[in-house]
Amino acid sequence: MNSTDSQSAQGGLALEAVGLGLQHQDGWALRNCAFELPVGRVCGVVGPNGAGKSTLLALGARLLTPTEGELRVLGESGDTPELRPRVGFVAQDKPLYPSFTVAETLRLGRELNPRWDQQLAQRIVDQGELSGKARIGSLSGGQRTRVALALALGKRPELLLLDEPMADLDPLARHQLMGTLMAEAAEHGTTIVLSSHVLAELDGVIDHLLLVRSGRIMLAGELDELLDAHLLLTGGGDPAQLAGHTVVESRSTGRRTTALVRTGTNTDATDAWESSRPSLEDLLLGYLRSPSPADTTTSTYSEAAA
Ligand SMILES: Nc1ncnc2c1ncn2[C@@H]1O[C@H](COP(=O)(O)OP(=O)(O)OP(=O)(O)O)[C@@H](O)[C@H]1O
Repeated sequence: MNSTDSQSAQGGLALEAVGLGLQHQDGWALRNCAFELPVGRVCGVVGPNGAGKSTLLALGARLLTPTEGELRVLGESGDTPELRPRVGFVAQDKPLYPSFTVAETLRLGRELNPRWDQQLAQRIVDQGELSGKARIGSLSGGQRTRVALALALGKRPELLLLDEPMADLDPLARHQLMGTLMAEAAEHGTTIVLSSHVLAELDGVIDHLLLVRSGRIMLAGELDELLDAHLLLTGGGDPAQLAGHTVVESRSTGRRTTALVRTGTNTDATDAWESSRPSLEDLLLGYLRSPSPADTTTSTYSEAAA
C-alpha cells in the first residue's frame, strides 16, 4: 500500500483526483486534473459557465466514468455498492419523480437509505411550509430544491455533492438551508462540496476552494492558505517592480495599477505599493480574469506556486 492509499483508507481524503479527465464527443470537459480534498471540509467549486464543475461533481457521484485517470471518493476507486449510501448528490436540475407527493418522496428516501434521518428530512420540508400531500410536479423550482436537499441530507451521507444548490432559492430559504448544511457539517463532520456562481454565498462558508477553468484545476487548497499566499497590490509604481512575485492579473486605470500576485520571496519589491490580503472575491476574480489556463495550467495550487 503506498502513502496515498493509506491516507485514503484512513478516511483522510474525501476526494482525490489523479490525472483525471473526461472527454465528450466534442472535446474534453476536464483534463489532467489533480487535487486532494480532506474529509470534513466545506469546499466551494467555482468557475465560469462550461468550466467543468458539474462534470466534476457527477464524476464524484459516479454518474460519469473518467476517460483517463481517476477520482477516488472516500478512498474508493470505483462505483462500489458500499460507497453509494456514503455519498449524497443534488444535481443542478434536481431530478425527482413529478407524480410522487412530498411525503412519498421522503418515504422512498427512507426505504432506500439505511441511515435515513426522517426527522432532519421532515424538518427541512416543514421549514418551507410544504404539504406532504403536494405533488412534486406542482412545486416551484425553489420548493423542489428544498425537497431534493431534504432527500440528500436525510440520507446522512459522509460526502454531500451539491451542484448549484442555492440557485433558485429565495434569500430566506437560502440562508436557512445554508445554516442547516453548516450545522450538519459541524455536527457530523460531513464533507460538503458545493458549486456556485454567487461568490457572496460562499464567503464565510467554505474553508476549501477548487477553482475550475476550461476543464483545468487552476487553484485547489485550504482557503486561508490560498489567501495568505496572495497579495492585492495597488499603486502607481512600475509593474516591473513586481518581478519578485507571480502576477496573476493586473489592471491599470490612469496611473494606478491593481495587481493580484502570488507572493514570492522578494517582498522588498512591493514596498512602494499598498498591499492587502485579498478577499475571496478578489482572489477568484483575479484568477478568472487572468490569461487562459489552456496551455499553462498546473494541477494543484502547490504545483502552481512552485
Ligand atoms: N452531455 C454532454 N455532451 C457533450 N458535452 C458536454 C456534455 N455535458 C457537458 N458538456 C461540455 O462539457 C463542458 C463542461 O460542462 P459542465 O456542465 O461540467 O460545466 P459547468 O462548469 O458545470 O458549467 P455551468 O456553470 O454552466 O453549469 C462544457 O464545455 C460542456 O459543453
